[in-house]
Amino acid sequence: MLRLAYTADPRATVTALVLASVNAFAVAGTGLSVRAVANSTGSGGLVLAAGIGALAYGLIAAVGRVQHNLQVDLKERVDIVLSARLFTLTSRIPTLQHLERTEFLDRLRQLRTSTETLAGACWAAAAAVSSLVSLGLSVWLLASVHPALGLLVLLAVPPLVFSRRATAILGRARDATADADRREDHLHRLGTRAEAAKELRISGSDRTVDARAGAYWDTVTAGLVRGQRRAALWKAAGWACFAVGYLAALAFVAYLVARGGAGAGDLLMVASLSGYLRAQLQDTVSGATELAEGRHTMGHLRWLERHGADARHPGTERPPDRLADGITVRGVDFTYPGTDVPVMSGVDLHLPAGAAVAVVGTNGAGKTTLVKLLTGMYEPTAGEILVDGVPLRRLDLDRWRSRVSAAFQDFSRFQVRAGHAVGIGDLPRAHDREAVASAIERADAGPVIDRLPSGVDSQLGSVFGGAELSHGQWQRLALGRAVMRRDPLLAVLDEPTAALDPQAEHDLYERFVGAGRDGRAATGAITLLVSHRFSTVRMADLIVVLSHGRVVEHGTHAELMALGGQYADLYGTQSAAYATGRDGS
Ligand SMILES: Nc1ncnc2c1ncn2[C@@H]1O[C@H](COP(=O)(O)OP(=O)(O)OP(=O)(O)O)[C@@H](O)[C@H]1O
Repeated sequence: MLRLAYTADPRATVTALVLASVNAFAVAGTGLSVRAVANSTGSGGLVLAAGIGALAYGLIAAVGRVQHNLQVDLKERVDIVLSARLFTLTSRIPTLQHLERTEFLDRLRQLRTSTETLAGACWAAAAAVSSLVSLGLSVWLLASVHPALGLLVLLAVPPLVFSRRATAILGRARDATADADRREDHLHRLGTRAEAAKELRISGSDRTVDARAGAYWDTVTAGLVRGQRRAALWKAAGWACFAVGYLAALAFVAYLVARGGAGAGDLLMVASLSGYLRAQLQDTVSGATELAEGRHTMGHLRWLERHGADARHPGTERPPDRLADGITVRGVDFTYPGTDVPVMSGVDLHLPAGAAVAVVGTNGAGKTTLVKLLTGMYEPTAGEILVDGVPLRRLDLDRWRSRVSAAFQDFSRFQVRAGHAVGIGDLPRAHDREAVASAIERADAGPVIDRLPSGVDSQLGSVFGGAELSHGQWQRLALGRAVMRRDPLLAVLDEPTAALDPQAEHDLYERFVGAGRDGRAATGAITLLVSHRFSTVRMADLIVVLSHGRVVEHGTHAELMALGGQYADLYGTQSAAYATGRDGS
């Protein structure tokens, strides 16, 4: 943590540490000066003692202020460094587990909300070390009055031990309420987002959502308050031990003074050190507490680092420049991590180089999961995926992904300038206006751009005061993004046209599948379509029918129709419905 602070601002870190040491010695100076003033016999000694005292008090006041301001500033900087690190760590993990699994999400949320604690922990630790040094000096002075007073240091034990216990209780309370906290946050966002608000209003469920969010909030606060109460009791017990012990020590010194075993200066020094001793102990204890909280959060950060390292893709090989054979899915089983229901079982599939392959199947059949496996978002539980005979595991995943383009049904709405919203589909060429214009044309997104006030330079999205688009218009831009890459080996279209009208979808696929044929023949690229519209699907070279995570049929449209199986049934039902709709009968 200190290293983080040093990275954020080396000069301020060193200064803060030096000031913390100065502070430690100044406190001992005050105690010494009080005793020297009380015991001094000559005016020279008195002036010197008073001078040392004034200097020590002045240092404590001034250094404390500067130290505090420096630490607040450093805390903010470290907070920023930590947030950036968190973002980097999260985004570098090649798989999606940490963004889709509940227990991972809980940890990530805790981390995101606790970076400030972590940033503060290192200063709390520095303050604790400085207080410990100061405490040591104070105890040494006390022991000089009577050796038994040295035992006062033991008074630090109950507050320290009990406050550790209190921190553990609070940590457990936070972990136990993390799930409810995330749910509350989710419901709260639902209620405040325009997309969800429409459905909530119509269904009249907004009040229910609000009530549920409230109930989760109550659960979270009740859990935390319970934890805080118990923690406060432990802390109070620790300080009560300290107070009793210190009063006993003062009484003991008063007894020594009465018996002539100590001077009045000693009593004054013990009394004057008592305030500091309490403050030093408090700093040590709260430093230790913050450090313990920091450790708890650090545990989550370490977990994220470990998870990132474990999830690191081992492959280093370059993907081929062009596909000669294609992609083979061999005996693939897949179960989402953290679940026990297999989503893919024994899938064997060959996607020939240069082919347009359509994947169909009912909802939940495993189509998107197949896409996730092919794009390396997850690794198969068993079996392997081969790219021209080389296992995907052996390929450098970043390089493989740079040869993949994809448009998904749950596309993102990037609230940036329109040209960038398309350009980031191929980051190195994001500012290449010609490339962006060509992608816009290929995705047939020209009409969307034409309606914007400044064309490709228009800001999108209401968050930044830009133009708001319809769902279908956002989808057009997402498609534009997906066609930015010049030479993908795998181009995935996972139902990216659900918001387009059937004719528009048909034209678009025609362009990708039909017109893309020559390009595919040259590079061996595979176009993978996922669609529920069979009129679109039939133009593919190969159609794969998935059902409950298994390939149940595959072949061309003609072959599958001749087979008279699931595909023929579904195709028949859809064509009949379409014909009925057109006839109006
Ligand atoms: N992140 C996830 N964690 C656990 N299970 C998941 C996850 N994503 C999908 N599933 C499960 O995997 C199965 C296949 O889902 P998938 O999204 O691949 O289906 P699909 O064929 O694409 O469906 P649709 O046509 O509705 O898009 C479903 O039963 C789903 O519940």
